[in-house]
This record gives sequence, structure tokens and C-alpha cells, in this order.
Amino acid sequence: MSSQMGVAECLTQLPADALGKPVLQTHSRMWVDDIQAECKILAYSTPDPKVEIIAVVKGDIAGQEGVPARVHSECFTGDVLASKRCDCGQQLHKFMRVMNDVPFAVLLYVKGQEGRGIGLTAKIRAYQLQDEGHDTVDANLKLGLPVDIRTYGDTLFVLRDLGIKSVRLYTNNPDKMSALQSITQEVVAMPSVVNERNIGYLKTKKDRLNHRTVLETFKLPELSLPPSQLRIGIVYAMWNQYFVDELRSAAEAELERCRVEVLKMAVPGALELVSGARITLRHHKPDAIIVIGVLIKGSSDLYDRSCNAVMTGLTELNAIQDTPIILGLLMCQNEDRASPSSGATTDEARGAFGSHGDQWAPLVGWSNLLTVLVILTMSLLQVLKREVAPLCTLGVILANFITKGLKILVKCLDSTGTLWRRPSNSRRAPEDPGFPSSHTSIMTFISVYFALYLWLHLGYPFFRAALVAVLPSGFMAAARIRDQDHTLQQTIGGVLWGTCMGLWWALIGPRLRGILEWAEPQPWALVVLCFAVGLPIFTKPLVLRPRKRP
Ligand SMILES: Nc1nc2c(ncn2[C@@H]2O[C@H](COP(=O)(O)OP(=O)(O)OP(=O)(O)O)[C@@H](O)[C@H]2O)c(=O)[nH]1
Repeated sequence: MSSQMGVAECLTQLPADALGKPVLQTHSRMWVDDIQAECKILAYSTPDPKVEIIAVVKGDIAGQEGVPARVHSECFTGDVLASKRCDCGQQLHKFMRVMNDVPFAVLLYVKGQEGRGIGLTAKIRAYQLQDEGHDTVDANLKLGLPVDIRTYGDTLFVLRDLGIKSVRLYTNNPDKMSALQSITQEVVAMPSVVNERNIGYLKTKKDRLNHRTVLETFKLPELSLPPSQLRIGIVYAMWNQYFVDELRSAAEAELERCRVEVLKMAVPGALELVSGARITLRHHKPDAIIVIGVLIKGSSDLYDRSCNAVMTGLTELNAIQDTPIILGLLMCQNEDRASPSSGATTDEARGAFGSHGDQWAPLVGWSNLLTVLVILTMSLLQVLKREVAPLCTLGVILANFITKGLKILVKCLDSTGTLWRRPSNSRRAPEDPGFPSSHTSIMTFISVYFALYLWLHLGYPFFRAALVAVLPSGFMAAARIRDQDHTLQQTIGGVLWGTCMGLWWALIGPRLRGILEWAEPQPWALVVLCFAVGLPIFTKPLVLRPRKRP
């Protein structure tokens, strides 16, 4: 909160209001999260020492017509404690969301009008009577108190003091409407969401206090477009991946059944679901987002905090923008609890890596490449003399770095993103450059390098050697397109770039360590090489993809 001037300077004695009452005003500025803006806060004292009017002003309202405005009476239980007994809290937050959407607006929060003016203690005593079966009107009367002692003359004065020409008044209260009639351009009703605790309160307002309360029961919104024209984003966490995958594939299957276009984005853990959802919203503008994550307590000390952080982040994101975010979060004590709901069993959940699976979690994004590297290195060791394999691996590492550099360069040069932007359905972050496909580049690099040695040094027939180059690169390129991680251009770029690097390393590499001697390869190892590299990549699931235990 930043105070822009000292209290003494801004405390001004204002002229008497229309009713001849002196009013004091003091102001400051502060950022209001729910309104997503820095607002001017003005505090007005009134002739009634109990009543203060706090004006929360967004934008420049002086001289404006039709300023969205709400006069809100203090309700500690509803506004602060979010009690569901009344609709005060929801009305307040609903109006703040209105303020969020418009360039200027004003909220007058009337302190001292607690319990329609009878005060908090009396209101809580009235609650006791309500619990015994009296409605809100009778409860006040039984306590010997008036039903409503609020007046709104001072709020009219404040609106005029703020220089507003006319307001769009958000209320259902007929007293507010008539008190502010002279400045009201239009009255906007505020539907109240009914729950089993506030139904009596809302009905009494409607039936006995003449409020124009509209009862709003929750119903699924009508779809404005046929499902085939909808785009739904799925943002999912890779932590507890086995369980998440079950949930995700079920959601995807259902959306596909409805022919809805699905945009997917993976994030490392549940905490990143919030930023993932925000990025998807910003870059892909979907019609709705489903966030999927599984948080398992196990022995984690951070479980409660993580759950809170994710829920708060997503709830806030939901509140500040119009695209619905549907929470597909599973929070459970242990794996067994996670499994029935997600359709997975505990034993399966341990996955291919048993209890060491968690160590692989950070490597998920690299699993494809690692699969290739491990299998290739092993095959090369079989085929070639042991000292050659490290040279090839060194080349792979070098080529990988060069390719990453090239990607960044292409991203800088191609400002429109035509070349480097990945397909919209890609699991990768939208800003992650995709040209050239590094998986394809590296795979082509290895196979070209290897094929050249077979042909040039070992005298293999050209076509047989070429097959060694073409097959794995082709498999990889096809898999990258199939997985929607790259476009056709990006994989073609990968093949061309990998070929260049393979040729270069075949010339340069041996010079680094002198001319290498090549052993006679074992023919079976060549066959294993081609199929072991190609098939796992092409046939889902990626066999070495880690499965995470909590
Ligand atoms: N006496 C009494 N007051 C209540 C009860 N529940 C809520 N209130 C008070 O009712 C008042 C509601 O005021 P507002 O939020 O301005 O709403 P409203 O007068 O219903 O008018 P609009 O919301 O503008 O339509 C607040 O002062 C609450 O403290 C209750 O059970 N008994």
C-alpha cells in the first residue's frame, strides 16, 4: 500500500452536504488484488460517529456518466468470514469482479451498517433466534430492534463529492434505489447464488423486505458453439505421472468422443499447473481449461501447503478472467487412495523403475533422447571397438549443444514464429523453439555418422549403409510429428541439420583422435540397432518414460 500524501495534508473539511451535515474526507491509493488495479481509497466520516463510508475508486470517475457503483453495508460475517448465511460476501466479490472488467467504477463500503444498522453483537443475537426458526425480520423485532435502520443520504453525498454525474447502481435493495434515484442512470440487479444456508435469508429479503432479489441456482451454462468448434486446453502435471496419465487419457478420450479440439501442455509438477494454465490461456485462448494433477501426501511435509498453493492459485486465476478453469485435481493421503479414483493400481504405479522411479522425474522431457542414446551406445559398443563409442557419444553431446544454439538463433531471427513455433497441441511450452527438431537432428547425426563409417571404412555396400542412416532418422521424424511435438518443416529441418552435423563429425571426429581402427561389426548387432532404436520410439508408450512415486 502506498500512501501518496500525508494524512494531515489530505484530511479536508468538505463543505456541508445537501442535508447540512459536515463530512470529513481522507484519501490514499492501494493495489487491490480482487479488482486487479491500483485504486484510490477515500474514507468519509459522517455525522453519525459509528458510520464511515469507504470509497474504493477505480479509474477516473469524475465527470463520468453511468459509473458502475455499489453501496455495500458492512457485514463482518459475510464479507470477512465468508459466511454462507447471507449473500453479502458473494455480492461484494461479484461487484469487485465487475470492477475488474471496467475502466472505472466505485464501491462504497459503509462501515457501521453491520446487521442493517443494529451492530454485530445484536446481529449475532439475532442469528440465535434465526436458528430457533425465526426469519431475519422477526429475529430483529423479537430483540426489540428495528428491521433496518440504514439511510443512504451520505452515500449520495459521497458520490456527488467524487464528481460522478450518474451511476449504474448494482443493487436489489429498493431503499438504496430510491435514496440514490437522483444520481442513478440505471439499476443493475445482482442475482444471488442460493445455498441451503442462505435460502431462508434470501426468501425473507424477497418476500418481506421487498428486495428484487433474483435467486440464481447453479446450472451448467449453455454451450455457445457446437462441440466441434470448441478448443479445450488440458494442462497436466508430470509428477505422479502414472496416475495423472490415467486421468488425462480419460479426459482426452471423452473430449475426442465429442470431437472437441484438445490442446495439451505438460508441466513438471502440480505447483506449475497455475502458470501452465495462464500460459495456455494467453497463447492459445481456449474456450476452457482442464487442469489435471495428483497430489499424494505420503511422507511429504509440504503436502498441505502444496494443495493450498495450487488451489489458491487456480481459484484466483478462475476469478480474474472469463475462461473457465476446471479443476481435475486429486489430493489423497496415499497411492492406494489415488489408484481407485484414477483407475490405476499400486503395483502398476511403481512402474518400470520400481522404487527408484522418482529419481527419473526430472528427466522426463529427455526420456526420448535418453532412450536413443542408451540403446545406441550399447549397440555401438557391440558393433565397434570400445574406444570408438565415446567419440560418437562426444559428438552427440556436441551436436546437441549446437542444435540448441541453432534453435535459439532461429527463434531470434524468425520473429513471426512461422518456423520455430511448435504445433498448438504440443506438450511443450509455447515459447520453447522447435526448429530444427533436436530429437530428429541427433538421431540423424548418429545414423549418418555411423552409416558413413560402415560405407567408407568398412566397405559396406552403399545402399545397406544408407538404410542404417535412413531408417532410424525416419522413425524419429515420424514419431515427433505423430506426438505433435514438431511440424513437418521442423522435422525436415532436423533431418537436414543432422545430416550436415553427421558429415561434419565423420570428417572432423577421427582427426581428433587420429585415424581409428574399426573392428568387424557383428551383423546381428546392426539389425538390433535399427529395430531397437526405431520401434520403441515409434510405438507408444515411450518405454523408458519414468513413472513417479511420491
Ligand atoms: N439483522 C440482520 N442483518 C443481516 C443478516 N445477514 C446479513 N445482514 C446484514 O444485511 C446487510 C446487507 O447489506 P448489503 O450487502 O448492502 O445488501 P442489501 O441491503 O441486501 O442490498 P443489495 O445487496 O444491494 O441488494 C448488511 O448490513 C449485513 O450485515 C441477518 O441475519 N440479520
